[in-house]
Amino acid sequence: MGGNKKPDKPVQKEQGLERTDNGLPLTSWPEPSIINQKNYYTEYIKRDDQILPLRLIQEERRARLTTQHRERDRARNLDTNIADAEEIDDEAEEDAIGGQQDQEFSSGDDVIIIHPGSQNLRVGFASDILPKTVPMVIARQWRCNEHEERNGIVVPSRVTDKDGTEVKPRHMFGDQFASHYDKLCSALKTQMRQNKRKVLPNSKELVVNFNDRVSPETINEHNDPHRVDWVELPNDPKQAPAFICGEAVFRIPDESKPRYKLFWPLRYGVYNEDDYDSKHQLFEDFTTIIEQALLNELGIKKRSAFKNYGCIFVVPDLHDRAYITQCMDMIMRELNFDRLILIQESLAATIGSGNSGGCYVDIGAQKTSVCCVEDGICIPDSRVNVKIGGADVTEMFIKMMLFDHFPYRDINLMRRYDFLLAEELKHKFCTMKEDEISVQLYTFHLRAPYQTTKKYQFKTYDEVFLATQGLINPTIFDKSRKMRGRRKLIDPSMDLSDDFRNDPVSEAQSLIVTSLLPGNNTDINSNAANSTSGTHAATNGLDGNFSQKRQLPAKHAFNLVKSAEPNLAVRDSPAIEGDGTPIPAASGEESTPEGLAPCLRDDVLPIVGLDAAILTSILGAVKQDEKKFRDYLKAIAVVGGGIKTPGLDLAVELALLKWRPGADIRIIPPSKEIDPQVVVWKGASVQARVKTTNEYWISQDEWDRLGSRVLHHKCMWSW
Ligand SMILES: Nc1ncnc2c1ncn2[C@@H]1O[C@H](COP(=O)(O)OP(=O)(O)OP(=O)(O)O)[C@@H](O)[C@H]1O
Repeated sequence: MGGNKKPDKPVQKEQGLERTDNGLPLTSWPEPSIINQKNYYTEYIKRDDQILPLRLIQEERRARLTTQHRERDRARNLDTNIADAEEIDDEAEEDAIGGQQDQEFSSGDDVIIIHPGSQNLRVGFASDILPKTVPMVIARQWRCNEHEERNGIVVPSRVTDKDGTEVKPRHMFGDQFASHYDKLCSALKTQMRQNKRKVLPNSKELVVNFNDRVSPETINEHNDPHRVDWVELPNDPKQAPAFICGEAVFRIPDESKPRYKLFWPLRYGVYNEDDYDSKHQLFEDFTTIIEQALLNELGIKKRSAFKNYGCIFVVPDLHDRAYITQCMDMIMRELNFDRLILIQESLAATIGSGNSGGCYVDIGAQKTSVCCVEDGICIPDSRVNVKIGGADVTEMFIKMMLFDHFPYRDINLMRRYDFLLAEELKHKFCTMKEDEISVQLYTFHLRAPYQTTKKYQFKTYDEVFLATQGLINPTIFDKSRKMRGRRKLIDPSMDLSDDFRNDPVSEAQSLIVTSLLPGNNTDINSNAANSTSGTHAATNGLDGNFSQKRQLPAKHAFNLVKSAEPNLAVRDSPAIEGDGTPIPAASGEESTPEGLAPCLRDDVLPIVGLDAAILTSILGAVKQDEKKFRDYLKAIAVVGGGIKTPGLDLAVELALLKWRPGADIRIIPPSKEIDPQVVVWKGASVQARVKTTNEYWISQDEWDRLGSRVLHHKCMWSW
């Protein structure tokens, strides 16, 4: 039956697709038309710099082999020790084989990964399973400690009035804070009732009355198994170390003789220019902390041994060029590493979580960065960096507790042991789960130097929840110190040819900054509509299409205003110029310097909630592609210490659903086996062992010859 029927043959060709006689194409893959060789041009493997790294590796290996052969011949000629010559022979052979294998896979023993953060520094060999974490701080002998220098004004702001009378907890942080906090408490009550949760009318009074009455219990030293071994310093101040690094810094008594002051060279993800008087001092501290961590934690014996290692250095996605070049100089010149690779945080996070893409949210101590990654590339216009993080939650939690008559009223986050205590309380008790809000009784131990341990009891109610809500709605966070001293010591990077700022820009970040300008209370869509007029486009400092590009179909609309609370960030936190004069608050769009992308403005503090930051980042990544937008919403990966707050994933999801009701939103935390704080480090360590990484190594030779220009060819992103 049908024996002589011929099989279907392609009978027609149409637009490069072969079709059968029933008109259906054999494949849905479009066939590209053949390239016209006459007009074809590629630079692939034509320029020297593209093959230089490979050539350098080969040259180095050849040189090593030649030396080994020479040594072997010398040993044979001398006829002293045949066994020696044979040994050298074996080594050379192993080297040759190893050399071949090196190109495929590196064990990672000779590569060190460095990931500095505002609060923590992570270092380790690429072959290590986990990094070593040390605080990103150095204690230096100083005339007074950090608490005395700042006069302890951070938290609490006023325990006693000028005339010495005690300030009631309600007035400690001013009337604005009090009324804001009251509003938050009553809004939460309403929300809980709506969600059918049990709300007892007198919970707050219960907490306040209990905390008011509590007095601490004294614990004798021999009854305290967790007593702290405070650092003991020699009686003679001249013999005391000039600096101390690592966990020990928190165990130096605040009132030590000689005094030590803690310096944190990185704050809010950038150099801490506020606490330093010279950039030399700042860079020196940054270098010393890293050097000490490598020597003390990785067991490297001396500084001169760094030259035997390669270094992978993790940098923020949206970075200052000045920061990058300084870091590179430190690695190649000061620490004298053999070679270096830079990797962006979000790319490392992607690799560390075992994915190839998604929207990455890294909630650190002082900054939160968001970036969309696609096929191993961080999309430049999706990079967002907002200055909020876990440290704000800690501070807010303590403020709220003090407001509710926390029994340890003298707590001050500028004091070392109080800072650790506050962190511990936050880690243990703060939550983003609404169903966990109830009156709870907790205890903590206060261990201060030269004092007996005190055991306190205290009660909490909604403070444990409300403090964390600042991550979604950051209006309650204190912004007054965040821009202080910015650009006091380090000038922004300028293009030599046209004298314009050449730091990387991102549409998403620009969108956030623009929405925070005073007088700009427009949402993204109306922004987009306005942007067609020349003025707006010009003041954006980007091409005239900037806003049009980000205009999405109406159903994508979301209003940034709610989270951004325009004006607040600028009004509350005047930037301080080098000489200490506040930079006048920006007065609307006119004040945007001509040609400067909004995201480069140093007088606007980029602060919006996590939901707005994530949506703006995705918006920057997808342009007008609705499908991609939906795809990113399904792949929001969270990393960093801040995500350890219980219930954060669900809270972010709910916040996003308010903008996109009914959307399929998935917040993906890292797998349970890995600490979210080390995902980025882990990703960088995996990258170090991948064969293709070889082409990104910057050698000493290249750094000597080209300096930061080498980044044009040796950077994983467009420099
Ligand atoms: N169990 C926990 N619960 C809540 N927060 C936590 C927990 N563990 C750590 N954190 C918070 O994570 C933050 C530190 O995170 P991380 O180490 O990622 O920051 P970083 O990289 O040093 O800072 P940044 O990213 O701002 O430069 C701190 O604020 C810390 O309080």
